[in-house]
Amino acid sequence: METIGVLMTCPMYSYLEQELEARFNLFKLWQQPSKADFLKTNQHKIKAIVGNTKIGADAELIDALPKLEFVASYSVGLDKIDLKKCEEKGIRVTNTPDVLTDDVADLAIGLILGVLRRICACDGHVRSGKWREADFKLTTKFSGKSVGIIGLGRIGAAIAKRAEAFSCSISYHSRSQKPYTNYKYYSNVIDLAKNCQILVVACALTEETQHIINRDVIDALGPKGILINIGRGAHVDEPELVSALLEGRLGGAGLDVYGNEPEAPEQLFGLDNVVLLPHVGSDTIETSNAMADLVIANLEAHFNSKPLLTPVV
Ligand SMILES: O=CC(=O)O
Repeated sequence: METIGVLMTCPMYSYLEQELEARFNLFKLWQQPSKADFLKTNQHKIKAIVGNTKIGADAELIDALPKLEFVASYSVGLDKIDLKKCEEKGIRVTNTPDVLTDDVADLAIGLILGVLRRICACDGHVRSGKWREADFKLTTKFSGKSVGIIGLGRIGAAIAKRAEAFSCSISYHSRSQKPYTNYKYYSNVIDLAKNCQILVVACALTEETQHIINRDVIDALGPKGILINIGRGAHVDEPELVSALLEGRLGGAGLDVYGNEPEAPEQLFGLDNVVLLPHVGSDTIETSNAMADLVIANLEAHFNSKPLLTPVV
């Protein structure tokens, strides 16, 4: 395996980097002074790409590597990989589902509690000494609220299960109704938003789900409604979200993802009904180790002609 060229697109987790380095001929794209020169010189050596949510494998990179057989994403989301091109060229693709479901679902609940109970603002109240002057204002209860989930896949279902433990009623929107659940189904996102108090985006980013949260959905959720996004920034029309929050047309938001990461809208920094996280849904030591192990296991399976563990293409 040491002779097989594997290209990492950007810095990821040091353990993954070490494990790849120990097994393969690892190239680090971000360390190359000229990406174009590097690709020209090494195009015939690279058989696999390891990408993530920042840099995956777009058409340009895939086309630059004539010997490419395999793309392993250190992420569950596949929106940074040109899947169609991979399919056309017979390039296999894997991601890291399941192992990160609990962490992302846990964090979605954390965001809901963070927004409703103003946990970050409460923390600031103690640290700034303001508690000595006054008690913190009253906040909003989570238990028993109605939760709408967009995307009832692995992560959406895990969020629903957790919210049920908070005695919440659950409804959802997805491409089609799921036969295995009694949660109320809405074929239309606006109807879902009208009928829930907390709306959680948990679907994959595709052409159809881009800006699935637009002005109409935000208005349907309303001034007491809360939006939680643990999907992708592009699920939300961000300028619309920002103006709705600034104008008080939306009750609050908990965001782990943004349209232009690592930037987040500065206009929101002063709002205590907004909790902003730096895209850390799956970023625990336990889950990162499991994701890295899965990337390695898929690469080894591919190059040993064994069945892939988590194939996408
Ligand atoms: O955003 C995280 C992932 O797709 O794994």
